[in-house]
Amino acid sequence: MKRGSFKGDDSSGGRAVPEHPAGAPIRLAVIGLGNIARSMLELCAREGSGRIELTGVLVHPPRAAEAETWLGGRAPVMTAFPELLATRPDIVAECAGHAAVKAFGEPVLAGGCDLVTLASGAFADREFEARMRALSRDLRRRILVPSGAIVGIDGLAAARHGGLTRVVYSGSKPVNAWRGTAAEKSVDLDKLSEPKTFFEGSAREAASRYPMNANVTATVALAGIGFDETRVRLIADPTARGNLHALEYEGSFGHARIRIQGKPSPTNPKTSMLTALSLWRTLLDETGAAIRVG
Ligand SMILES: NC(=O)C1=CN([C@@H]2O[C@H](COP(=O)(O)OP(=O)(O)OC[C@H]3O[C@@H](n4cnc5c(N)ncnc54)[C@H](O)[C@@H]3O)[C@@H](O)[C@H]2O)C=CC1
Ligand SMILES: O=C([O-])CC(=O)C(=O)O
Repeated sequence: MKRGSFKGDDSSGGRAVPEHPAGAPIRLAVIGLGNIARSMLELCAREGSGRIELTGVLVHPPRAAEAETWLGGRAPVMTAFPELLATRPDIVAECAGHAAVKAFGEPVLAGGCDLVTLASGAFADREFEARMRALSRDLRRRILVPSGAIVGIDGLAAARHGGLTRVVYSGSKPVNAWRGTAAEKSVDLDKLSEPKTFFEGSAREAASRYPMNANVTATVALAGIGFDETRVRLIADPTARGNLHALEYEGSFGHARIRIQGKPSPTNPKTSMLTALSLWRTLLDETGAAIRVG
């Protein structure tokens, strides 16, 4: 297993890194126990037997008792990050958002673990991205970003190698998904009677301003032509029934136009259901269960 890169980068420095023993379960630690983590852990309980060994789950101290009840003994609950690292996971799944990846991303890599994160928008911060890339390269620990709520990332990442000329993303969500976000400064959500574009700009601005709703723009940027070249539109739609992600990209390969109508998660209207499924798929791939024939 090659280590030390954002998924897709080639930065193996040639140093020896202990390999994960073939066939041994992956030791997984989780940060946060909200909507994504719980959905992923439910899948893990159904499909992860013999493949994934849960070493611990980090929660805020006031949530520890409820977390223990929910987990029912499947994994120890921790309230301090060093305790989580002490369980010696191979990989840490960050499921808690931008502040958590910024607080724990570097210590995770420094602690000898790979990191998988859906809070990809945190990398819109240039200095943080540079530090994480350098650490990943130097320590040969990987930072994996699942495709999350969007589809078409595989094609975009492939098309990049032939040269991309244009990447445009448009994200439309029901009004409820934008409550408690910076969108409320641009639009009166309660008075909307038709779809309203309240943001147009770069993926860098979108991912920074909307940390709970626009990580997909960062994932698109990382896979494609970067944070500043990726164009973004964000829309609040009072008539929408789900989260519509539209992605268009053009390059030497041709032209792709992709749309996904995602259902919001039952416990968090900001987050599409596909997000946790894609995290689980990424973790399964780590166990060697990639989609393959033979
Ligand atoms: N890449 C993508 O396609 C997507 C990415 N996301 C990202 O995933 C994040 C999580 O989404 P959900 O699970 O739906 O949110 P959520 O709000 O349901 O769960 C987050 C949980 O993390 C916990 N948490 C936060 N900081 C923590 C810390 N320092 N230590 C321990 N626990 C902590 C919170 O208490 C909460 O329970 C979002 O904030 C967003 O950044 C969300 C949707 C799509
Ligand atoms: O789940 C979604 O639809 C997208 C999302 O919240 C994000 O990109 O942060």
